[in-house]
Amino acid sequence: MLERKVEAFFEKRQFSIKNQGILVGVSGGPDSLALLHFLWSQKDKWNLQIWVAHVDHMFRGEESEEEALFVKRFCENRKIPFEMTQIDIPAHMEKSGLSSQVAARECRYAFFQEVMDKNKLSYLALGHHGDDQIETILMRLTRGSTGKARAGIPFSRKFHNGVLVRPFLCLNREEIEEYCRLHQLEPRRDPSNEKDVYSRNRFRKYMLPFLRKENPQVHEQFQRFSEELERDEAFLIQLTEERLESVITEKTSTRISIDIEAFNLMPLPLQRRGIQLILNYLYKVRPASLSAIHIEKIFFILKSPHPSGTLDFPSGLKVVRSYQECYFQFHTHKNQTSYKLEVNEPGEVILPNGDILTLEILRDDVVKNMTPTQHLLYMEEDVLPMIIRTRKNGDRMTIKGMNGTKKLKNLFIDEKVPIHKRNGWPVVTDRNDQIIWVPGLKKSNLYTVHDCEASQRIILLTYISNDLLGGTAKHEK
Ligand SMILES: Nc1ncnc2c1ncn2[C@@H]1O[C@H](COP(=O)(O)OP(=O)(O)OP(=O)(O)O)[C@@H](O)[C@H]1O
Repeated sequence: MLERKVEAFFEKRQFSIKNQGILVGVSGGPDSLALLHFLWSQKDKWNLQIWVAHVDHMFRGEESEEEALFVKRFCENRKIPFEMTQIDIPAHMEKSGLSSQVAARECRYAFFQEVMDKNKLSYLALGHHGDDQIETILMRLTRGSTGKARAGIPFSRKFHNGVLVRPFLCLNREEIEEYCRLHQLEPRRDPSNEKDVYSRNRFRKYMLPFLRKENPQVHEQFQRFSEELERDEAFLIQLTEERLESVITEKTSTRISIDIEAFNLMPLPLQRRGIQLILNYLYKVRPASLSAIHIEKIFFILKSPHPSGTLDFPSGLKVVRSYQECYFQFHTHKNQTSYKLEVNEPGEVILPNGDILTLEILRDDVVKNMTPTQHLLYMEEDVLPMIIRTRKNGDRMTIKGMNGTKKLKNLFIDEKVPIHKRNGWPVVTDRNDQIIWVPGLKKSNLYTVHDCEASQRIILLTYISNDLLGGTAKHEK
């Protein structure tokens, strides 16, 4: 029985929402609708005051409105107070440069806070479940996340002036669907949940069936892993903070210096977390293009016999080693230096401005929707090694869908690229210095994939930047 499972899940964590006012975020999908129904059916037993918030993200026009009406009616029929808002996420994306998922989440959470404040509620319940947990952890491991992020979705955490809780993390998708059938709930289905273009959907479709076959209760193992890792991480971070105090020799909001000898004496797990803490402190918001290879490079200069070394990080952060001191500092003249780098093989290349170009070799059926920061190319003889460089006098390129060639200078003008950004703007060429791509702006005709057979090898280039291209988010849902 689902009720007993959830109750046991709460008890084991000595967590209770009894006698509380709770806001439930309801999209109208199976997970949050089942959660609302479940909490509502427990409301007398647990003495709960329930509120519902729904956000219409305006992604799907009339269908979105219909979803909102559905949730509203569901609440009215049960006399549950309901609040909703319509937020133009596509407009917010355009303004903020955020991906659709991140922009939607940001707006949703802001609305939840507003409703909680207005009604003096201290709990927020969301419908994430055990299969979401598995997908999240596997996606993050695959992507190379570090630290606490690998623990996936927390069961509870501080949220605004209250607590966010996810009562359904102890259940899998099937159990929730079964609950919906049993109580004749008729949730709305979001068709984008089926699309292979989202990496979460691919994990759901291809990984989960296999794992469930190996162990039908696999979500419980992932949940245990998540909670253990979260606790281990919190402990290690605390140790790291304590040790870092004796390693840091200077600290302002834009600069941190460390003593290398003292740093190298810390145990390795604390060294790794120490670097993360320093970067988190300086960046405030972690840039999307900061990756594991940046961190590896820091270790390289800290352990190197050479007494000096400099690294360029996203958003103009410089990491400089000078004898026994290493400092991390922001500098103002970023993105201006010219450079030329060769890209020979699959992997990531860090550019002098801290941005990253990744090259992957795939088959055509994997990636369908290209963003302006991604490019798909035929894997032909002349293409590798590619060059990524800054502009040169006289640069010209063909443009996908146009005849003739165009001066790069005119492209910058037409695309309204500010003058101060032009000298540092990336240009990708083939081995013969023919321009293939100007990330974020235009793709050329050269090597561009139009249609290709399923087994053909192709190259996927992804340009990951924080400021040059107005903040590109690497990962979708
Ligand atoms: N538009 C929305 N309005 C209110 N709450 C939402 C909305 N979208 C998501 N949520 C809340 O966040 C949780 C996680 O959202 P996510 O998008 O990951 O899942 P989902 O596929 O929308 O889940 P569901 O099956 O409930 O629709 C949902 O279960 C729900 O509690």
